[in-house]
Amino acid sequence: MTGLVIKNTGSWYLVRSEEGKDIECKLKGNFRLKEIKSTNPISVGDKVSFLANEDGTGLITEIFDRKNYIIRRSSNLSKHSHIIGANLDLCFLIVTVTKPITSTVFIDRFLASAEAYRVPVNLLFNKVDLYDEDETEYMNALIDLYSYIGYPCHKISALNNIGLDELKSNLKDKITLFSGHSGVGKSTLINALVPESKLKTGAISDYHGKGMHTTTFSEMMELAQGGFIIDTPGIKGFGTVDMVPEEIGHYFPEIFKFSHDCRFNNCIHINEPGCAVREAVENHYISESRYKSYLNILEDETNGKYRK
Ligand SMILES: Nc1nc2c(ncn2[C@@H]2O[C@H](COP(=O)(O)OP(=O)(O)OP(=O)(O)O)[C@@H](O)[C@H]2O)c(=O)[nH]1
Ligand SMILES: [Zn+2]
Repeated sequence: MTGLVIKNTGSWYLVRSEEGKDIECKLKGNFRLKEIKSTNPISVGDKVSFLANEDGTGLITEIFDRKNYIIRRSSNLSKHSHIIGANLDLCFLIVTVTKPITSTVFIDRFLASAEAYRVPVNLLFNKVDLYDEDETEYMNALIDLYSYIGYPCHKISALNNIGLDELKSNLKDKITLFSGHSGVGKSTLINALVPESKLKTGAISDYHGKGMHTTTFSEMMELAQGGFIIDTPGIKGFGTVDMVPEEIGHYFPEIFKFSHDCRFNNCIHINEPGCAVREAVENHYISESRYKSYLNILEDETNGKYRK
C-alpha cells in the first residue's frame, strides 16, 4: 500500500493511506536512505510504500523519489541534516513593510534558496491594515517588482481577514510551507487558516521546551478544504545550500535570463567586460535592489573573495 507521511514523532510515522486512513507506521529494520545523511530518513510530505500489520499498524518499506525537500543542519557540529519537509508544492513567504520591516536582501536570499530547491514561492504582504500612504506605495513597488520577475504576490491582513479567501483557494490540495521573519504574523495567519492548529503549535513548543532532540518532530497541519501546511519555527531560509559562484545567478530568474548574453559563459557579473547583466542593471531592466542582493550572496558564499 502507499501513502503520505503527515506526522513524524521521531519513533513512528503517521501515514495517510490512499483510502484516507491514518496508520501508525514504523520503519523496516534495514531501511536506509541513499541520497543524504539525515537524522530523519523520512519526513512529512514523503510518499511511501508500507505493509499493513494485523494489529492495524504498518511497516514502511520504501520511500518514493522526492521532487524536492528542504533541510536544516541538526547542529553546527553535526554533519547530519534534518529534513523539514518533502515534496513541497508551494512556499508562502510572509513579509511586512513595517513592524517589522522585511529587507529586500532577506526576501531575495529566501527566493534564491527556494529556486535552488525548486520550490515555487508566493509573497504575502501582511498587515496591510497598518500601512500609511508611503508604506503602501513602497509595498506596491515591491509587488510590481516581484510579480514582474514571476513571483505571485498577495496583499493580506491575517488579523482582519483581508485577502485570506483567495489564499485558501491557492492552498487547496497542496503541501505548502510557511516562512517569514519573526513578528510578521505567521502564527496569526496559520491560526486564521487552520483554527484548530493553536493546540498543536502549543504541543510542539512544549516538546522543544524540554531540550530534547528539538528537530525530530514535525507535523503537517491539515486544511479543512484539503491540503496541508508546514510551519517552520525559527527557520529563516531554506538552510545552507552550497552554491558555487557561477551558479548564484541561476537562482535570480531575471539575472539568469540576461546572463545568456554575457561575453563569458562563466561571467559572475561583477566587472567582466561585455557583461550583459551589469548593462541590464544600468538600463533598469534588472532592479538595483535585486542586483545588490545578488552581490551580497556572492560575497557571502565566497567569504568575500568576490566583491564588487
Ligand atoms: N495590524 C496587524 N497586526 C498583525 C497582523 N497579523 C499579525 N499581527 C500582529 O503582529 C504580531 C506578531 O504576530 P505573530 O503571529 O505572533 O507573528 P509570528 O510571525 O508568528 O512571530 P513569531 O511568533 O515571533 O515567529 C502580533 O501582535 C499580531 O497580532 C495583521 O494583519 N495586522
Ligand atoms: Zn555577466
